[in-house]
Amino acid sequence: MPEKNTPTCPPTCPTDLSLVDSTYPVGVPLTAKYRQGFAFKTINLRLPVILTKIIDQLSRDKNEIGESYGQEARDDVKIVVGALAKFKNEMVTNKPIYKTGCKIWDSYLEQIAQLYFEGVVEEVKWYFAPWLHVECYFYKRIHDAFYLSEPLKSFDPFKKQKQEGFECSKKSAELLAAYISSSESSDTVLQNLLEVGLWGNRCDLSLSGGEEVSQLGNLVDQLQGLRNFVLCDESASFWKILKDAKTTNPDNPVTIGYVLDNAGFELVTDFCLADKLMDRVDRIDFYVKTTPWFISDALKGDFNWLIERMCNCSDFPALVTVGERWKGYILSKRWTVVESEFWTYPHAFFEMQQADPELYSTLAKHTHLIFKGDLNYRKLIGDFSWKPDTPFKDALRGFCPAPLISLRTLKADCIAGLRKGLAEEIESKSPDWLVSGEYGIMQHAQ
Ligand SMILES: O=P(O)(O)OC[C@@]1(O)O[C@H](CO)[C@@H](O)[C@@H]1O
Ligand SMILES: [Mn+2]
Repeated sequence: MPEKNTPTCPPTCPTDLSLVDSTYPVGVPLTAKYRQGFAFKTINLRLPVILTKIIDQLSRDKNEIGESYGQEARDDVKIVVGALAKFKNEMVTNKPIYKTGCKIWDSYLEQIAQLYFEGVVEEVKWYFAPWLHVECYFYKRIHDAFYLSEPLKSFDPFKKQKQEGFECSKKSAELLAAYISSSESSDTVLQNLLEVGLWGNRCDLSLSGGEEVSQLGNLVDQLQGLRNFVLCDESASFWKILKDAKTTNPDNPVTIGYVLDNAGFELVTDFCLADKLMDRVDRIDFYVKTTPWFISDALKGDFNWLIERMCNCSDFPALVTVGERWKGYILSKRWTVVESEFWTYPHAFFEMQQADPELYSTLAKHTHLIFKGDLNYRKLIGDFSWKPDTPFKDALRGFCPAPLISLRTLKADCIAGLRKGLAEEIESKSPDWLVSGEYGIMQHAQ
């Protein structure tokens, strides 16, 4: 890792290859170059821990892996562990971000080199490349290590944690299930569930390095107290669009594109919101990732596992009832799961229209979009150090295939769309407000 150094040219100068002992200046892509930023902490501390845990767990579980995937898989664990250990060394010694042989990634890398490193690909290194790119690349390389082994090609090293995340939050999930089963779809109940969905994003596994995070108590009862922590609530525009949808376009089905984030308890909160939304919409398409991502992100397998698991929770009758109803929505295709590789690309969303025009036009057909979670928010605003009072719409840089709302608890140090002065106010009473997960936003654009 390069020595701490005084910058010799302005901090926005991308070819100034030394770390800086400050946080990001305004108007740059977040990078680990700035030691006081969360990007530095992530690359320096959090990612190596995540990787070490995967390596340890694989070594511990190799017999179990052999039993489930066969002897060849058990033998291949060594190959995967070797690849991961080599990869960890690249990261901690600030080696270049190497090409992967995958066209979309390699050309994105070249683009980064063009934009920030005078075209020199070898200069794009862990601590200087845009954080969003680096952190996505981290999960891509983990996946590539498993891909070396035929029987472990689609192994999900985070599956156990995701499932435990649900198991240890079943009581809270049951209370939510009981709440939606015993209440009308009134405006108040819907608003509560939107907020439940927001706060469901508070505890993801990536932030805790994969440690179990259980949700305690009744989230609905906690909403009143949590309202002081919502820094921006533009949910009224979301409800208005849904209300007007049938009159504006009587011939079109009313549909929601629900871009999911985490599996486990957060997914239960998403399903509870979706359940009550069914009184107002014709169909909900849930967008999921295709490979294990940011530890807790939902894959199609996690989606199906959760509903099936709920239906088997005989000690939790409300979970069984709603689980059965959700199975029905899937069977009747009023709920669908859509997989797309774009969500595991390094691109910010303003680049979607060019990188994946098909996905962009699919999203554009929805009446409304819901983007869940912190990573989706980072991609919405391009993981860029905007002035916090930059209008959300401006920070989207033209990305708005359909009206959209972002439900996000703040776990990374970038934000836009706050009223003037609010960032300073919160900063003075809670210095780690941007990354603690304590605060949330519900921001809307159309
Ligand atoms: O998208 P999510 O699940 O809400 O959060 C993912 C996350 O934990 O990972 C990143 C740091 O590693 C942060 O952007 C964010 O806090
Ligand atoms: Mn996530």
